[in-house]
Amino acid sequence: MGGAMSDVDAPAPPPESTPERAADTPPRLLVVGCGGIGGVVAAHLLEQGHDVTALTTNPRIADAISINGFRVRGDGGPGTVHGRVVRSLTECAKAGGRPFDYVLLATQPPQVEEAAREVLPHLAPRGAMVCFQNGLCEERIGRIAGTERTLGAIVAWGASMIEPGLYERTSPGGFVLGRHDGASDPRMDELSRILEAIGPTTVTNNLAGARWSKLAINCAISSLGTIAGDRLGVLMRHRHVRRLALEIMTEVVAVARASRVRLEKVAGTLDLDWIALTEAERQVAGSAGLVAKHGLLLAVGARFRRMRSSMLSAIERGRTPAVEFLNGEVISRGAELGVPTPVNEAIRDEVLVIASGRRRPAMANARALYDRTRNLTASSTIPRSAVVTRTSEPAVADEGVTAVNGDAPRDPPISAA
Ligand SMILES: NC(=O)C1=CN([C@@H]2O[C@H](COP(=O)(O)OP(=O)(O)OC[C@H]3O[C@@H](n4cnc5c(N)ncnc54)[C@H](OP(=O)(O)O)[C@@H]3O)[C@@H](O)[C@H]2O)C=CC1
Ligand SMILES: CC(C)(CO)C(=O)C(=O)O
Repeated sequence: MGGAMSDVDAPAPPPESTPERAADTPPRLLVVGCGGIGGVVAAHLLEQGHDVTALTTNPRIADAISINGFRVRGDGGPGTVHGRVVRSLTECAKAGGRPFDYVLLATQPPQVEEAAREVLPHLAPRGAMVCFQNGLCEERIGRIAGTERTLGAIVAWGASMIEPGLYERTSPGGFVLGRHDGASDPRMDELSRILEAIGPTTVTNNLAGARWSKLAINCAISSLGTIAGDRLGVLMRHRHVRRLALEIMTEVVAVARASRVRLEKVAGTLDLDWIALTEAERQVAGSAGLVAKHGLLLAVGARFRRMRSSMLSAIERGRTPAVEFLNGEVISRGAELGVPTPVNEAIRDEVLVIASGRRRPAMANARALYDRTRNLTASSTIPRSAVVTRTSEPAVADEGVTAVNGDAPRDPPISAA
């Protein structure tokens, strides 16, 4: 994972003499990867009339889009949109034209560094690579393209590819943009206006805080979705899945705190500091705080019920799962900082068993994992500095979502994943 910077990785800073793109010249956009997220993004941007090229290395997806266009179903989708799709940038280079101002990286995390290296020669000197990946990929892409040519875009919505070129947007939501170094950057304002076509987009100077909150969600939801093989709505109806999710997120929050990250609410609404279990909640069943947290997850499951793990989709296509960039990243950083992460370790191992084909995704896997990890959580102690001791109200925006069964004492409001 990660690795030291090599000569190959050394970023080439833009030469000072390179002219800015003229203000009246529209940006050229490259979408790299036409799976769930890349397909929906490309379709929306094309519909808005942007200059978009879509790159996919998957010939079945390329053929389907060339023939039938990007076909998008679900929340506010643009329907069917036709546009340029290429399998390599060599054909673009031969056709001439300006380099790309924004390269929207929409591959899974295990492929993103290779993809970035391949497209780097086609990035305008003052252009930017944009990371859509869950996990902490800006650090990796910054080593390839340079920190000042790398932007993070947290995707706070879901999408799946049902068949090549056919996309389902599985939830509403938008983006949070930021730079790994926290710097402000006028390109984020331009990019924010462009991405508004897909969903509400905000800019943060605390990308790390927002990334770690989203990482906590993915370590729970994407990994449990892979293990159990079902959509979020079904997952969250099971008390033992919710408990696993809470334990996973608690460990991630502990590692984030030990890393001195100030957690941000995801898309301004979901407060991971509140969700993390207190030491008392971890040890004793049935407290008011614990019940409220179950209620919140029920509400999240109800609102985002169609979300499906992109890691599961990648495994189904025979790809390496992103688990080392999610739970694996937390485990290795936790080990460096002395924060135990036994539940994330068990989850990571189970995802790897499923990816190897030795077990099929099934709800029974989650139940077995819950039984196996109960003793682990009772015996593992998170260092005091990383433990949540307060009990506060959930700071979430009110959209009046109703919990799906009687487990919750009230209906905690929620508006984003
Ligand atoms: N799906 C979701 O709901 C969400 C996803 N994300 C993040 O967005 C990113 C994309 O997710 P998603 O669209 O679901 O992933 P998918 O696996 O559906 O799509 C990724 C696509 O990228 C292709 N690809 C791989 N390498 C390259 C390359 N070098 N050049 C061009 N294309 C390449 C893959 O090809 P092949 O088909 O051959 O594997 C695949 O089609 C992920 O990193 C994920 O973390 C974030 C939030 C939500
Ligand atoms: C949409 C969500 C949260 C679903 O698990 C996701 O981000 C992913 O799987 O990549």
